[in-house]
Amino acid sequence: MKVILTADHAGMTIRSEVKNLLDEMDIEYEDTGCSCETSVDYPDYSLPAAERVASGEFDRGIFICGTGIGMSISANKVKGIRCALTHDVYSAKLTRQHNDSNILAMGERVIGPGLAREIAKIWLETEFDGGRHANRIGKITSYEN
Ligand SMILES: O=C(CO)[C@H](O)[C@H](O)[C@H](O)COP(=O)(O)O
Repeated sequence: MKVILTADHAGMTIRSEVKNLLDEMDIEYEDTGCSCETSVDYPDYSLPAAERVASGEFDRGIFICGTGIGMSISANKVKGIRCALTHDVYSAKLTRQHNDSNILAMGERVIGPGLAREIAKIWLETEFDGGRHANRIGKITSYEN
């Protein structure tokens, strides 16, 4: 699995926690987050990274900002992206099983790095269930097209 990780200036702590996790899980990743010496605009990070997931260059993305909302709203504008803003472990599991989410967004002004790590871990480990859920995703894809 190849993962693209990105963050704005408000996502530095969770970003580094997720990097540690990806290293421990031996998952290949690229970090395109900001250098964050100044305040930046999240779409400048989310949109190019989401396009690289949609193109197939990366299998999954993990995007961090203050609330996760800006990252998720913008990522979901890219065709083929199913970005799940997730702040609990149950939803992280279900959004893989039911929604086949290809980007996880989290906000570090909302949750701490320990919970973010658990969310990212289960999200990375959980497979899509397919079946009835594939039909539902097909309806989203048809609408997009
Ligand atoms: O888009 C967001 C809110 O929905 C993100 O949390 C941003 O990180 C946040 O807006 C940045 O806020 P700041 O006041 O410019 O640091």
